[in-house]
Amino acid sequence: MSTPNAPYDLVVIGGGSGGVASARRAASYGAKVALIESSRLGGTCVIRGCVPKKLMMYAAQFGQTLREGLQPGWQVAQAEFSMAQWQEAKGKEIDRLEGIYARMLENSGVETIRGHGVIKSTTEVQVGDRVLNTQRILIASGAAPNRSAFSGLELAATSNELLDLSTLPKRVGVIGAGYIALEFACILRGLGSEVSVFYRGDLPLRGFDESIRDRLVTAMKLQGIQLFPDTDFKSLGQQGALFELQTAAGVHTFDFVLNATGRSPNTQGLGLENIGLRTGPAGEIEVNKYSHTGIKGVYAVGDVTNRVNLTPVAIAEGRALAENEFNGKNLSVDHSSVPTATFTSPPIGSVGLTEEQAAKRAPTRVYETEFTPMKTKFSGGEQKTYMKLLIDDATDRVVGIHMLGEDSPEMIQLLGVLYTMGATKADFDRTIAVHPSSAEEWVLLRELTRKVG
Ligand SMILES: Cc1cc2nc3c(=O)[nH]c(=O)nc-3n(C[C@H](O)[C@H](O)[C@H](O)COP(=O)(O)OP(=O)(O)OC[C@H]3O[C@@H](n4cnc5c(N)ncnc54)[C@H](O)[C@@H]3O)c2cc1C
Ligand SMILES: NC(=O)c1ccc[n+]([C@@H]2O[C@H](COP(=O)([O-])OP(=O)(O)OC[C@H]3O[C@@H](n4cnc5c(N)ncnc54)[C@H](O)[C@@H]3O)[C@@H](O)[C@H]2O)c1
Repeated sequence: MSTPNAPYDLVVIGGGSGGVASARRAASYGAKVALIESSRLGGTCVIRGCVPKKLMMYAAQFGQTLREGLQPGWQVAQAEFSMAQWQEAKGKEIDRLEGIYARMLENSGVETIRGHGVIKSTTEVQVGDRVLNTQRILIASGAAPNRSAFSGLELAATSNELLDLSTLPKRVGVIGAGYIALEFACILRGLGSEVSVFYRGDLPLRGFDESIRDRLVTAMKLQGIQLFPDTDFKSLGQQGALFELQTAAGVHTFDFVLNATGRSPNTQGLGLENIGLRTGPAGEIEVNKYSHTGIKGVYAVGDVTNRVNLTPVAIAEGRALAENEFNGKNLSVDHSSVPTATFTSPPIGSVGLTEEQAAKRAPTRVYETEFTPMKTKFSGGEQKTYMKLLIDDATDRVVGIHMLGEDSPEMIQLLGVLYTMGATKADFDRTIAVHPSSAEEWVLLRELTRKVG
């Protein structure tokens, strides 16, 4: 067990997903651990990311079902959404979760210190007027929204402020077409706002499978979201309460503008210069597969390393580091087999290669299906579900799975297990269907759609 006056075995800077996971795992092996957090425990995911976003998504889905998805027989006289009431409930839930984080750290024996951590040397971290001596430093300081992609963009709200709104804006302009832009565009539309999305490329969600990107465009238009691809941004201005977005094509006026042009690693004011640690091209802390920075005893995990910026990845990186340092393991995280979900409407689930990547790699069989789910059809809806399975022709192994449709985040978690295990198309084919379900389509994909590569 640790002794009170000895140096720390590990000082963690940042109490978000990666930092908390690493600190707790290290302490479980008897390490003396301190965790420094300058804001709220839980970090981006719990306080201003995944969790409040998903709570807002539930509210939006409910609104959408009331408007468009009522099952035959139901009559709903009057339904109203109060953003203020939602905000109050959300605030309580986040407070509750933060409390759980604080207790979990305490119960694990991690010392939590409130304040801004500054690295003074490879063995010293300052917080307030305390200097902590330590054998190892873990930087898990996360990332923050970019604010200056073009002139005036700093006037716009980011996801941080959007999640704290107490009134629903009527006309919303969204800038960007990544995860955050598209999730919030669908959420705000679901709640009842008029939403316009502006982006530079021809399709949203760069990096995703093209069949999904195409169909997401159709789905968003079906909900009444206006899309402005190939936008040449000029500036954002403000006239009283209204925002004016100037693009090469003209001026658009909104009550609220969401800047979703990406996030950058939090490295300012960390004292990296004190240990000669330079950042990479995107401002990230560069690390090897074991999250080592190259400076002895200094490590980094999560968004600050800008590898795959997702909560479960930050957690896995943080835990692997603790296992290696305090439990004699030699673990690293495989960033190529991370399943991911985008909580748009409908949501997306993906794991493995896109069709474009698979075609470049080797001959690939493509199996697709597209259908209107029973529930949607019966309620008079039009939204289709789309599924794609990519199979390496030589080995029969599944190399990519992509879905746009209800429940895809839930399905992709389990499909991710199959992908990680190295399942083959024959494994899918010999699995009996669950009927009636949408998921059964995964094991009923008999006909080859095309061959690529
Ligand atoms: C709107 C939004 C929605 C998201 N939705 C999802 C999702 O659905 N699924 C998913 O997997 N991921 C999602 N993400 C991404 C996910 O939140 C991040 O990948 C994850 O939180 C990264 O964890 P982290 O530990 O690296 O950093 P963070 O969780 O950001 O934690 C870093 C912590 O360090 C603290 N800190 C920074 N500098 C210092 C310092 N010098 N001293 C002390 N403390 C410091 C910060 O206050 C912060 O609490 C979302 C992100 C956003 C913004
Ligand atoms: N469901 C999830 O898992 C989830 C949800 C939200 C966020 N996240 C994580 O958070 C990360 C950050 O999300 P994000 O949406 O902020 O970033 P992103 O990188 O996914 O998207 C940024 C968008 O901004 C655009 N952009 C960048 N620079 C621009 C400029 N100068 N002018 C105009 N447009 C510009 C890009 O083209 C892109 O469309 C994601 O990569 C993801 O890892 C995950």
